[in-house]
Order: sequence, then C-alpha cells, then structure tokens
Amino acid sequence: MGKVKVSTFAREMGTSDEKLLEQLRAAGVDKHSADQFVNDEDKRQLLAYLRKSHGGAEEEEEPAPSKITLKRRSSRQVKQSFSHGRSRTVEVEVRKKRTFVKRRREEELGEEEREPETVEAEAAELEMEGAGAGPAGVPEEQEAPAAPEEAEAEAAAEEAPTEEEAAPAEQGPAAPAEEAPAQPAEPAAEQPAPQEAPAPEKAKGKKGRKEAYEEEGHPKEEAEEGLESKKQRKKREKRAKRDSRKREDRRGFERPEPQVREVAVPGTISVDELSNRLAMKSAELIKQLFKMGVMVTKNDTLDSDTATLVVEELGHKVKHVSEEALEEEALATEKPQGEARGRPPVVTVMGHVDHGKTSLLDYIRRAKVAAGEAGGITQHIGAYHVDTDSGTLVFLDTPGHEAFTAMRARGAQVTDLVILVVAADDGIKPQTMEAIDHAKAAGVPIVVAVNKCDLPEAEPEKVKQELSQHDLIPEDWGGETVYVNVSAKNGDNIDNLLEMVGLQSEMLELQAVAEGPAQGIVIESKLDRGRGPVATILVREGLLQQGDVLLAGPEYGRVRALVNEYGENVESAGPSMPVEVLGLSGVPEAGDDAQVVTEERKAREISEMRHQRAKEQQIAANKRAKLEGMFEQMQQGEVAELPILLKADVQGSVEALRESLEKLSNDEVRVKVIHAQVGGINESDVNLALASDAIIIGFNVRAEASARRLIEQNGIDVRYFSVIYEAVDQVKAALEGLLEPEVTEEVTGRAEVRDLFRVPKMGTVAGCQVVEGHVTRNAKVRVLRDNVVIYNGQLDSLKRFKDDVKEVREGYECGMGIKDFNDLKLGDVLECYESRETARTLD
Ligand SMILES: Nc1nc2c(ncn2[C@@H]2O[C@H](COP(=O)(O)OP(=O)(O)OP(=O)(O)O)[C@@H](O)[C@H]2O)c(=O)[nH]1
Repeated sequence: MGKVKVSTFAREMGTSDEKLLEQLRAAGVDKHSADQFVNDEDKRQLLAYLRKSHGGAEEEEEPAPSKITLKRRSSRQVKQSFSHGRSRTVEVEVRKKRTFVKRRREEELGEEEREPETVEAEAAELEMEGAGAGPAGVPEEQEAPAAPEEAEAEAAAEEAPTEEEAAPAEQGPAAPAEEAPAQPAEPAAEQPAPQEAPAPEKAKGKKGRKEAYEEEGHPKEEAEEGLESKKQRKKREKRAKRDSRKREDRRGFERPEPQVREVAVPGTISVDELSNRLAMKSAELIKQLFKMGVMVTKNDTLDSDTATLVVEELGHKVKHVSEEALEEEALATEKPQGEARGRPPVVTVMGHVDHGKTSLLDYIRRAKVAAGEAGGITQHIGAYHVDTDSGTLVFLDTPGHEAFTAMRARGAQVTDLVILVVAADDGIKPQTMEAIDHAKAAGVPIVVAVNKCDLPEAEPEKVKQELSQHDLIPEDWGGETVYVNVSAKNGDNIDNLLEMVGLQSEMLELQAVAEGPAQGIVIESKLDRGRGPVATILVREGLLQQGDVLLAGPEYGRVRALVNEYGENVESAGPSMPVEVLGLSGVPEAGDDAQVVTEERKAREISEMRHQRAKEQQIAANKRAKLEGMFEQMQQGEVAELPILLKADVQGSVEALRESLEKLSNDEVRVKVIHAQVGGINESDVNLALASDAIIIGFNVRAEASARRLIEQNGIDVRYFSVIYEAVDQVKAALEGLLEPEVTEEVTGRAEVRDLFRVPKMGTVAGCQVVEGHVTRNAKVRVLRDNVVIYNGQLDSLKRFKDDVKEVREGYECGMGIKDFNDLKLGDVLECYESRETARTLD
C-alpha cells in the first residue's frame, strides 16, 4: 500500500539513491530517478531479488501468508492510557501481523517467540543487501530498515517526549502506500497499519509516524489505531495477563477459607498472648473485646470466661487447658531415665512440744560429728544425712508437723518415714495426736521413739498402751509398730533407733533412678547476703550436677555451686541427698518443685510463665476478693466490710488477733482478714492493702523503710499495737463507724383535715385542727386516709390565719400544705413525725 519515493526508500534502507536505483533495476524494477515512486510490488520484487542474490531465499519468494492471521483483527479494542494523561482506544489488529510473519518459518515454534526472530531475520536480509551493495560504512541504525515492527517497537521503547519532538515529521514516508514495493513481512492489500513504515520512523517516534500515516490519507482515528506499537501491545498484553492473574489472586485472597483454630485457653491469659494464639494482631483483638464491652490493654489479663467468649465470637474453638498441663508437656522429656536403685529414706521427727524432738536431732547430728565426719555439720541447710550400720538416713532438720504439713499442702511429700517422739514422763498430748493424724493421712510409717527414758518417772509401757489405742500397736504385742525407748539427753539407744529406722525403711523398698536430669524439692531457701539466692534441694531422682540448668518453682539458673551440710562444695547430688544450690535467679519457696532442664531457653520460658501466672493469680485473687465481697454484700443486704491486713511478731499473735478480730463480725459489718503473716510490714503487704482498701495492723512489728514510703505516698491506714485487746478495741470502734446509724422515729402530733382551699401558686392547703400533740413547720408528714398511709412527705407550709408559724399545738386550727402533694381530702389525718439517727455500737 505504501508508495514512497526512491530517495526516501534509500534513506530508510540506509543506502544511497544510486545504489538503490541500481538494485531496483537489477531486480527488474524500472526506476531511473530518485524522485520516482516505488510501490509495494516494487519492494517485494526488490526483496525477492535480494534474497535470491544472497542464496536460499526461495521460500521467501512468496510474501508472508498474512491472510490467515487477519481474521483476528477486528475483534478487540483496548483502551490505552499514557503517562502524560492521554488515553485512546485502539484495535488489537497488530496481533494478526505477528502471526502471519511467523507462519512460514517457524511453525513448530510458539507465535510470540518466533515473531521477533522472523522480523529480525528479514530485516537482516535487507541489511545485508544494503551493506553488500552499498558503501562500507552503513550506519548501525540501518539494521532494521525494512522491519517495521521492530522499528516501531524500538521507537515505542524510545518514546521519550524529547525524542518525539526531535524527530522531524517530514522524515515520514512521503509516497502513497499503494505503489510501495513489496514488504517481506506485510500484506500489502490488507494491512492498514503502518507496518511498512520506513526506517526513519525509528527515530521519529509515534508522533511523526502518526502524522506520516495521516499524510497517507488515513483517517485520524485509523492512524491512531495503527500506531500502537508492537512493544506497546506486548506490554499491554503482559499487563492484561498480570492483571487477570492479580484478579485471580485477589479473588483467592478475598474469599479465604474460614480458618477455625483450636485455641488453648488456660485459667488466665494476657491479651497479647491470646492474640498470638489466635494469630491476629493484638489491636484487632482489643477492638473485638471493646465491641463486647471489655476495655483492656495489650498487657491486661483475661480470665478464662472472657477469653472463651472472645475466641468463640471470632469463630474459633476453645480448648481449655491448664498452664500446668502445658508446662508438664514441656518438661515431659526431662525425666531421668535408667535403672532404679535403692535410695536412702527421708525421715521427719514429729511430736508434742518439749518431748525432745530437737534434742534427738541434735544428738544424732552430734553423734555424727563424733563419728568423725570431715569438718562436722557446720551449717543448717534444712536436712542432713547420716550413715548408720543399716544404711544412710536423711533427716529433715525442721522438726514438728507444721513444716511437714506445709510441704504437703504444697503437694510436696518428701518424708518417707516419721519418728514420733513421745516423752515417757508425759505420754500422749494433743500434738502427739496431730502428728499421728498427719503421718497417717500421708500414709507414712511411724517409728515411735519413747524419749526421756533416763528419767525416773518415765513410764514407757504407759506410752505404748496409750498409743496402741490409736492403732500404733507395738510389735511385741503382735502389732507392726516399732517402739524404741531412748534418751535424747544422754544418747541411750539412739543407735538402736537409727537401726530400726533403717530396717523399717528397707521394707519400703525405696527406689530411684540415679542418673539423668535431677528432680527434687526445695526444702529451704534464703537470700544470702554474700551468695545470693540459696535453695536447699532434696534430690528425689536423677543426678543434680554443677553447671546444670535448674528450674526451682518460678526461679531458674545455672547451678554455680553445690554445697552439702558440711559446707563442702560437691560436684553432684544423687537421690535423697540434700544440697544447697547457688546460682538461681531468685528465692523459691519451700515445697517448690525443682527440675533440671536441658535447655536454658526452656527453663527461662517456664520461669517467665510461672512468674506471670503468680502475678495474675495475685491480681485475680485481689479482684475476686473484692467482687466476692460485693456479691456477698448484695446478697446479705448492705453488709459493710472492713478488710484487714495483719502482720505480727509471732504466729501465736497472728492467730489470736485474727480470731478476735473476725469474731467482731456480725450481720451488718464484717472483718475480713485478707492476709495474716509473721514478719515486718513490707512493700508487697502495702500493695496488697492498697489494692484491697485494707487497713494494716502491725502487732509488735513495724514497716520496712520502703514500705513506709509507700504508706505515706498512698495514705494507707496503718496501726501499730502491742496489746491484743487494744487492737480489738480500735477495730471495734472502726466497725462502729461502719454501722448504719439507728433511725428512731417519733410522732409529734396529728391534725385532721377539716377544709380544703386551692391557693394559686401553692396548690392545695388544708384547713386542719391539731387533734393530738403538736405540728411543726419542718416536720415530716404522713397522710393517712382511713388509717392507711397514702403519702409520706414533708410539710410545705404551716399557717395560723395568714401568718407562717413554727408550731401549732393541740386544739388549734391551722393551714397545712404538703410538699408535692395536692390530693388531700376532707377527713384525712396528717401525722407529723420526727426521725432521729443514733450511732450504734457492736455491743
Ligand atoms: N531428761 C531428759 N530430758 C530431755 C530429753 N530430751 C529432751 N530433754 C529435755 O526436754 C526439753 C525439751 O527438749 P526439746 O528437744 O527442745 O524438745 P522439742 O520437742 O524439740 O521442743 P519444741 O522445739 O519446743 O517443740 C529440753 O529441756 C531438753 O533438755 C531426754 O531424753 N531426757
């Protein structure tokens, strides 16, 4: 279709007019002047000639089978927008061109891949021809003279506005398309697009091309349509593909499968932790909670009910677990493994006050010093072991059943055997009975040491008799209980006692695995000024070694040193051995479990979890106490409560005070001792009092310096006493302040309504006669109609004739108005009364 001048065509091909004319002539196109025009047919002829002259171009004899691809042309329109703001709609006809170019050569290849090669190949042919026939220095830009698509593509790629402007419009093809020579890649008849656009377009850019196209007589729109470059098309197609992929992706994202998680919810959980478990942002969770009316922050703790509600609200499932279970799971792998072997028994000495428990323990200890243990027992670590003829025994150094019970209350039973000390001169006493009950409850066998047998008044047989009434039947009486008559004072028969204990424990067949990560129980702990936190651990199983990571209650740490009861550093401690552990992060409590953990990270995590739990439990307990109080108050009808935090010098005082104070409670006021303990008032006491609105009572104790500051800062009510009844009296006074004052009522007079007046601005005024007592201006008044109270209120006005008066006595007439009440009737009785409040006492 393109008709161009020879000179223009020569320029496009990068050759001289003469050379082109020569080639045209050689190809059989009769052209003699550079001003003559060449049409498509001429071009095709030239190309065929050139191919032939370069050999092997037979298959190119025929122009590209463009017709096949043209069919697709008309179908699509694409709106294209440019970065500079313009947009236009173009038809995707170019696609057909591409298809047709490829057809011939690379049928087995994919269309899109083939096309550039095809074009390049064709372009190369022309170039070769140009180079071969023309001057040696053909410029490089000429390499695509007859490859319009490539030229266009490049032009599009270089479509910078400056370039566009720089490209002179007159460089466009001047010749009409119909007479243009054959284009190897273009179907002359059916290709409206400017595929035959000559080489200069490359530099000219789209604008130039467009003008050129219009010059050729195409309507503007068509020109524009045809201007879409191959590269643009490619880009657009790519973009379309990408967009459709995106759309698919987005579709996938927009409609995710609703994922239902099973969320482990322990007793309490922090908002942050719950959001982690829900795999959502904490802000989102807080928002959800907010919607449910729960105002929390990230670090707040939710109870299990709230957590369950929110998890279910979010469409997930709740799995109630205790954190202990999670911990257990984490520690499940930390069990000592191996063959269980015999282990020494752990013995506790119990008995009534002054029956000789301490003396017995001391004697045994002394006996061991005498036996020549290196250095002797230099320190009290809560337990010690002794070697006897019948094996090693481990004694817990805290006599009495309190420690035993306290340990048991914490779920730690370390005692294997109990020595019950009974003074032969005193027999069974209340604490003897308690000791028996505790030992029985724990299922621990008892060996009875009948003590003080050195005393002349000793009656060991009587002790046997008394004890046998409590199921401790002596062996020589056919029972199973071993009795040994001893004297802790002079050591009589102590060896025999130890031997018996040894034999008895043999029968228990106590066993433990002595290798692997140790497990034990904290039996004592303290914060040592020089050594930091120190805990005595009684190893139950495994081997505790220096350098182990030990988790003890909420504390953990790498074991820096192990010290035995002789003050010696030891490398390790096996089953039933007590040993002091240095290196923990804090002081655990007696009765806490101790456990060697292989990974420090795990120990730290569990430690953090336990600390957090302890904190949460404390907070929850405080809150619960308050809530319960409120609930009870509601139930019991306005019960006032006085929370008290009690600290005293000795346990006896604690108990006595607690009891006396709690006894002050009655139906209306209640003393609630929220915490009672032996010791000075410390910061945590003050914090607890603060949280619970409690007053602090210090009995023979004072507040620590840091606690004093906190007390001052928060204005907490702290009272110090040294006499119990004074404390009780003061609390009683405080409670009396809390008692609702007693309200007594006195009827001062009655008046009968004899007449009624309507007074503007005042409402109804009753003309009355005082029939009983007197009425006063400020009196409270009840309206009685047929002896039924129909209104209870206040007098508004009291007049005699037209004057306001303060009081009207019996027999006199008066005018009475009642505040906010006008519905008076003749015959109503107005009962005036006064009410008095009297402070009440607890007596
Ligand atoms: N004669 C004699 N006196 C003894 C014997 N054992 C202990 N005592 C005395 O009994 C008194 C109380 O002995 P402790 O060992 O303190 O008794 P305890 O059971 O530990 O007492 P608490 O620690 O108060 O529970 C002391 O004065 C001892 O000297 C003994 O075998 N013979």
